[in-house]
Amino acid sequence: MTQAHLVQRATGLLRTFNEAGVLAAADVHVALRLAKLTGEDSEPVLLATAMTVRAVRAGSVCLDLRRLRDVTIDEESGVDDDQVDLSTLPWPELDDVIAALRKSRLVIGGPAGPLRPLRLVDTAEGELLYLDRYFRQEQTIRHALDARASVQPTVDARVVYEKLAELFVDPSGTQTSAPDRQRIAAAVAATRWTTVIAGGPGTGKTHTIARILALLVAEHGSHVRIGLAAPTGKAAARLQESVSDQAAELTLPHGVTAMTLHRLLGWQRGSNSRFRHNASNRLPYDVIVVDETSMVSLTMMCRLLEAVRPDARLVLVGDPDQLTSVDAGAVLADLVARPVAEAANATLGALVGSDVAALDDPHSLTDDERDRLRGGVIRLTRGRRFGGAIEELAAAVRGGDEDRVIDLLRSGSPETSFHSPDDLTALHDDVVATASAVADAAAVGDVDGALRSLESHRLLCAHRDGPFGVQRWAQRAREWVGTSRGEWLDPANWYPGQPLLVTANDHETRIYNGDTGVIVDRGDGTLMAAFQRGSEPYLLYPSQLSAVQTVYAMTIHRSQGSQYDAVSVLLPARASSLLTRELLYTAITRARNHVRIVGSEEAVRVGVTRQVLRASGLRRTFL
Ligand SMILES: Nc1ncnc2c1ncn2[C@@H]1O[C@H](COP(=O)(O)OP(=O)(O)OP(=O)(O)O)[C@@H](O)[C@H]1O
Repeated sequence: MTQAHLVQRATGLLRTFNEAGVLAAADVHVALRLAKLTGEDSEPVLLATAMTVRAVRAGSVCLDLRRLRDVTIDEESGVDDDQVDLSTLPWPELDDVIAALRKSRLVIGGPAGPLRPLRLVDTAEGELLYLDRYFRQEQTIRHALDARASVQPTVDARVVYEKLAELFVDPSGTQTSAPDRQRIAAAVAATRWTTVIAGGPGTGKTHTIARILALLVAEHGSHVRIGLAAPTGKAAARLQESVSDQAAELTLPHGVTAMTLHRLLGWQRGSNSRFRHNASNRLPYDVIVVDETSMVSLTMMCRLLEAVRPDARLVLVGDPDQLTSVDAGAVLADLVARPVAEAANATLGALVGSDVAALDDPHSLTDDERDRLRGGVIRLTRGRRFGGAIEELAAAVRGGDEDRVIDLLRSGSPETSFHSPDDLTALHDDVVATASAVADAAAVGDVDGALRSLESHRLLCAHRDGPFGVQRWAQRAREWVGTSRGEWLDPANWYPGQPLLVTANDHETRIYNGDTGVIVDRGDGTLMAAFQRGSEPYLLYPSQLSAVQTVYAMTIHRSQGSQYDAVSVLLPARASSLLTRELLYTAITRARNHVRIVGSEEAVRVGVTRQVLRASGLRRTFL
């Protein structure tokens, strides 16, 4: 533990857990401040308070008290996890913690005033402890969803039935055979105010979104007001492109634009949480579709649900198995797993009953999925992009089957490869070949060629810093490329073929955090930065770029929402707590044709086994 992470004022349990590297200084400070404000001095209560702050910092919405001891050393504490055995810490008994919380001023309020910063909630699976703010946000979401599920829109079943038959056809123009989960998704969106569409990459989520819009336009007319949004600018740009590509074929209204969720809600300068659209100034749309919902935090989902009119359709789309939002919450995964109280919808049965009931097909709904469908949740399962070994590998990772993952990696399939950490030849060759192809195209002004080659291979790292972090590996890859080309590639000066990563949104130049591009020579010595925008490249002068990095490697988090022909995933040697099933799944599903894992078998096994367990109450029934 370094001095910077120690809180000198802390005593008792707070001090012990701070010294052990379980609690960070910030966690202890909040607990001490609340103790001072309320006069609370129970050590178990203050420990639980600090652990709740820690849980939120790690992405949970609340602290699952039954899993109080299920913690690891805080990554930034500087404490070596080999040196501390957390089970030997003086953990208070769970019953004592709960009993102390039940009478704590922090939970029930005190004579000093209305301050009641913690909420203790009983659920069938045990007690949850919340910071009040997150409890209220979660309740807003719960109540809004319940209210929206308690009434159904009026449906013109004949129009919807006919339009479904027209929209869901195979290439020969005949209706697709049952079960067609995409058709079910569209029918759900027509018959409910809230629809959740889950699906892995390439399962046709955007394809389905475009058809849902066409269906609703056919039913309600072209004046239907449509709002398309995604949590990041890059994801919004991709959604926009994909819907625009299908607009003519499906006769969608002109000018449907996708934007970031912040923009949809009316982001206001100087306020991070107050939007122009809110409970007293609702969003003007009849249909709102949110893509990449796995990246939406609890707070943003709360703001969205406050602002959506009760009679507006909301379609939430995303991959619940991917990495979650940076801020607290895993709302999409929670919505997919929520208990369902609703009865079956007769109109839905009339529209797609044969799809729902179909048996003996790999894509038939399971009994559990039929239950979830009553709650408006449908998962798309048919991968249309890659198939084969990559899809099997992704499925094995998602299902936590570590033996199968190792077998698939060692199977010798041309789509997967597995290298020990010191076997870097293939990685080196791919990095150099990609960079050379990009540089050759960029040098002669072949913008399309440079952008296309940029997508042929990407090196992904789990960490930002450290020996397996992106900083070190991006530099190493740049040196490999420089050596092979006989040049010193100086990231401080623009050069043709330089791969770029945008690190902040810039609405004026229309480039967004996470966009990747490349420096090209326009043919006359003028250097331009090129980015892909739909089918057209988008060119800017490098001087217009405010926040970019040279990117020979990127973090898996950054790669979310992008795809490459081949992906190399560099895993940390030692099992780091960052290495999780969601991280591996996200990395693997970035690849179209080939996934290379560079790391030890132990690292892969640990990654497959460890899930990001973000505690929340949305999956539970409160008692
Ligand atoms: N029912 C279908 N019939 C024919 N082609 C389809 C169908 N559904 C999807 N596709 C095609 O499969 C590809 C992947 O679909 P789409 O882009 O909609 O998937 P996605 O789930 O949105 O993927 P991602 O989120 O990974 O971008 C696209 O080329 C799309 O046109």
